[in-house]
Amino acid sequence: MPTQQLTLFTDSELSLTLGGSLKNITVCYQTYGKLNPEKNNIILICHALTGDAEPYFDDGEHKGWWQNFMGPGMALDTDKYFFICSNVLGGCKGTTGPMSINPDTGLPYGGDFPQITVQDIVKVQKSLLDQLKITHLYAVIGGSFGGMQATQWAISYPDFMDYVINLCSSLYMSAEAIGFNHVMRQAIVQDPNFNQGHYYQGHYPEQGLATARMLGMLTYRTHIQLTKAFGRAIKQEGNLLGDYFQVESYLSYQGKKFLERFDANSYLQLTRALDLYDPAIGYANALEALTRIKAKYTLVAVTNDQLFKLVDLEKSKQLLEKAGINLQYDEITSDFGHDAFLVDYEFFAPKIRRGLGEMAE
Ligand SMILES: CC(=O)SCCNC(=O)CCNC(=O)[C@H](O)C(C)(C)COP(=O)(O)OP(=O)(O)OC[C@H]1O[C@@H](n2cnc3c(N)ncnc32)[C@H](O)[C@@H]1OP(=O)(O)O
Ligand SMILES: N[C@@H](CCO)C(=O)O
Repeated sequence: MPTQQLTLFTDSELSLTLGGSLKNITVCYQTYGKLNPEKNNIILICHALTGDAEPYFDDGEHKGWWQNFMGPGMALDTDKYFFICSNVLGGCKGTTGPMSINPDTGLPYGGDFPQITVQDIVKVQKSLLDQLKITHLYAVIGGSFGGMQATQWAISYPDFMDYVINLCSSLYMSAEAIGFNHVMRQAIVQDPNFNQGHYYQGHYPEQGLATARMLGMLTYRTHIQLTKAFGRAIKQEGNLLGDYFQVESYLSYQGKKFLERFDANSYLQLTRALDLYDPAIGYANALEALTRIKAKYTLVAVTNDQLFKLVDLEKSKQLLEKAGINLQYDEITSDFGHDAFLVDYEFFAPKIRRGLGEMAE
């Protein structure tokens, strides 16, 4: 089924956390499953950095990014729940972002798109649900960047949901993770085609974006998974200045493939929104913000996550405990590291089921 679109903030403007505003915001979304007569089976899915509004589809060529986790009888059970997922503000998969036309100029925003935050993304999601007359959610679930959105939902609208599930995401990006994002952003902004983000009429900063994705991939996986997949195997007709080892060939392939589905300006926007995420924004401190949470909150850490490190998840756990919220904290170990929330269904399924108030493991 094709995705759906709604234009929001037509009569008013969305005031952004960091200043500035946006109007006529188009949101791309998709729904799955059936709404029950009581309208109490709705789950909002918040996607990660490069995700989109379609976690669940299979057209024979492409699959949704949570295809392994959703479906009849799966942990995200389409026979039981009604799911809604939208592309984030600032993205490039149908929702307003830097590629969109600025109504004031008639040209793409490009580098003029105002910096958005997780708080702004969540406000747009809430506006979408208001427009769809959804007044309560059974749950909000997300991994990585999506986990930050799920957390912010619980803070901003504490009476709006019963359960929140945050997979592989801490309450703050670490200095190291911000450092990775910085190097990735620098690869893009230093690309000779970047042109301060106004490249849509010319050549795209492809090399910069591909390089960013390559580095990103290394943080999403683990030493063990890369060793098992590639070890030190050499590519046939390898090039010492380029792809010599298979792992290099894999990364180059992933970088190039990424160009088909992502925009460099959105990458800059969304990685910065990750760095900037702070649950304390709008409150006296993080504790005051977290104390607002009423939903049962599940946090799942991957012990060998290279991006959201265990030590940071543990710090988040402590802060959530201090706030006195109803918390379920779990750890799993997966060769896939950070990307485990996209791949390792068998590890995550029981945690998700329990996080949704279903039977214990
Ligand atoms: C929640 C979110 O929003 S996530 C955002 C959504 N994004 C995505 O779904 C894209 C991100 N995808 C991913 O991160 C991964 O695809 C995962 C984690 C979902 C699955 O990972 P894996 O099953 O290990 O496959 P991965 O995508 O890493 O690699 C396979 C590809 O690499 C290629 N490849 C493997 N080895 C090599 C090599 N040595 N040289 C070149 N290419 C190689 C394969 O041919 C395959 O190509 P294809 O994608 O065209 O079929
Ligand atoms: N593979 C994920 C990692 C970030 O969570 C993505 O591309 O969005």
